[in-house]
Amino acid sequence: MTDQPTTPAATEGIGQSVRAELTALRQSIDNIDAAVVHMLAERFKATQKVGELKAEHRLPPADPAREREQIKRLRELAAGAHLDPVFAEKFLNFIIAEVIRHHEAIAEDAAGDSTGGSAGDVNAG
Ligand SMILES: C=C(O[C@@H]1C=C(C(=O)O)C=C[C@H]1O)C(=O)O
Repeated sequence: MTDQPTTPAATEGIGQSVRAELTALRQSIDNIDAAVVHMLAERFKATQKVGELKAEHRLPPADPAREREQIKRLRELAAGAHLDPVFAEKFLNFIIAEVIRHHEAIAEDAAGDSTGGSAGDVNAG
């Protein structure tokens, strides 16, 4: 490994009490980030099952009416929590777009499986 010049920490040169406060706040941020990851993992487990149900019953991957309801609800929750509703909407749309991508992939897989399959099918079992 070659010796790289080390970048000084952004917090170098601050007083001890400021450093302690920063550390405490960052511990809280770390806990929140962990909770967000766990909550997203649970949400994706549920949406995966929804995708499977939709594929099984030939329902479309996206449900715009449901999305509109959720966006309205999340914007209201955000406003009540002093979180920017525009940000809340962008965040939800970002997640929903990923979910729809998953649902499309599940539907494609299911369609492939139901056409009789071939030697090349990886999911043929
Ligand atoms: C999860 C669903 O599928 C899609 C994804 C949604 C979501 O991530 O919240 C909402 C609506 C659908 O476009 C659903 O229909 O409930």
